[in-house]
Parts: sequence; C-alpha cells; structure tokens
Amino acid sequence: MGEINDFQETNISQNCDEQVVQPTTKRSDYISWHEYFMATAFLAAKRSKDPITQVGACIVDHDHKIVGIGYNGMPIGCSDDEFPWSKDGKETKHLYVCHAEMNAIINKNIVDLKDCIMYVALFPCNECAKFIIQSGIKEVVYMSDKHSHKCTTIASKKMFNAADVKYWQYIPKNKSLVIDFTEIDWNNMQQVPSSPFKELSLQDSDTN
Ligand SMILES: Nc1ccn([C@H]2C[C@H](O)[C@@H](COP(=O)(O)O)O2)c(=O)n1
Repeated sequence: MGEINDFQETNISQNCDEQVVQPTTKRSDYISWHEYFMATAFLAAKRSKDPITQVGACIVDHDHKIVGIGYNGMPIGCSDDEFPWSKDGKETKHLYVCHAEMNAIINKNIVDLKDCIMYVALFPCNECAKFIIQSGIKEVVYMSDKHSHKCTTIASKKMFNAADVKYWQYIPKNKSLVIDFTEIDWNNMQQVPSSPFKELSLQDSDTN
C-alpha cells in the first residue's frame, strides 16, 4: 500500500530504465455518449457489403447500455455473392436488403426496447419507422437526412410525429474519430504467466 501511495504522490513510475510522468487527474478528451453511440453505428456500417451505401444502427437503453446493433445486409441464407447489389434494373438490392435499423431491432439482447434510443447514420425509411414504433423505441438520433424529399421519409416523419417518437439530427463536433490499433502496445506487453495464445496470434484473415 505504502508503495502505491508513494507512486501516486511522486507521480512518477518506473518503466524499465526510463522514468515516466503519470497524470493523476481524469482525461478530458474522452468521447461523449452521443459520439460513442453514433461511432458504434458507423463502425457497424463497416461490416456492410453494400457497395454504395453502408448504414449502421445502435440501440441504447436508459443506462447508456448498448442493447442492439445492426447494419444493412442480405437476409440470413441469401448469399452476399449471389444476390444483387445493383440499384437499377429488374433485380435490385432494394428487394432483398435488410436495413440497419431492422437488423438492430431484431438483434436486440434485451426483451423489450421500450423507451430506448436508436442512433442511425441515415434517417429511417417508412418500413423501419414502423418497426421502430412497434418496438417501443422513443427517440431516433440520425446523422443524414439526405432522402428527406422522398415519400418514404415523409411517411416516416408523419408516423413518428403521430406515435410521439422524438427525432433529431446529430451534428458531431469532430469530423472523424480514429481507431488506432497501435495505441496499446500489444506486441510488447509483458504477460505473467504468458498467454497460451500469444505465440499463436495470427493476422485477421476473416473474410466473411
Ligand atoms: N435508413 C436506411 C436507409 C437505407 N438503408 C440501406 C438499404 C440499402 O442497402 C442502402 C440504400 O441504398 P441506396 O441509397 O444506395 O439506394 O442502405 C438502411 O439500412 N437504412
């Protein structure tokens, strides 16, 4: 115990040969809840195979817990490689793709989404608006309303207004958030005892 207090008071830690000055107050540049949840929606969108529009959605409860995440993609069993991704012609993606909002609701990990908030990159279409209302979600935070002129968006807003679902546009204070896997020096981390998987750590080769 004595050692720990000495360490905090002097504010200096011994890291191998060099002395490192350690801060003793909390960080001030952490991300806000809104940034965190919208960024989570954007991260989910990175999983989308849609070559033109990638959308992610993240559902959050009262306690700031994430209770559902989804992105736009083909239904289970409908191969990403076989179903169409085109926007034009007779066979278009629009006939098949499950929207991010619908997937986030279906992927929920709690029984009831009553009074939850959905963070989503694009304003929900009328079909997703129905899902949102029926699931009990009470608030939608979106980034882009680029289809505001479309009858599907107008219908969504009409339903949200009638059902008392609040919606507002999130305008981020930072244009980008960087995820840097090298921030933690995992390659040089000392583990005692050493992790049995350390020697086996492979490069991510998951292509699904
Ligand atoms: N709120 C939304 C709006 C659209 N999507 C999905 C559906 C498609 O995969 C794509 C939109 O296609 P495009 O604009 O390229 O014709 O985004 C969604 O998941 N949620």
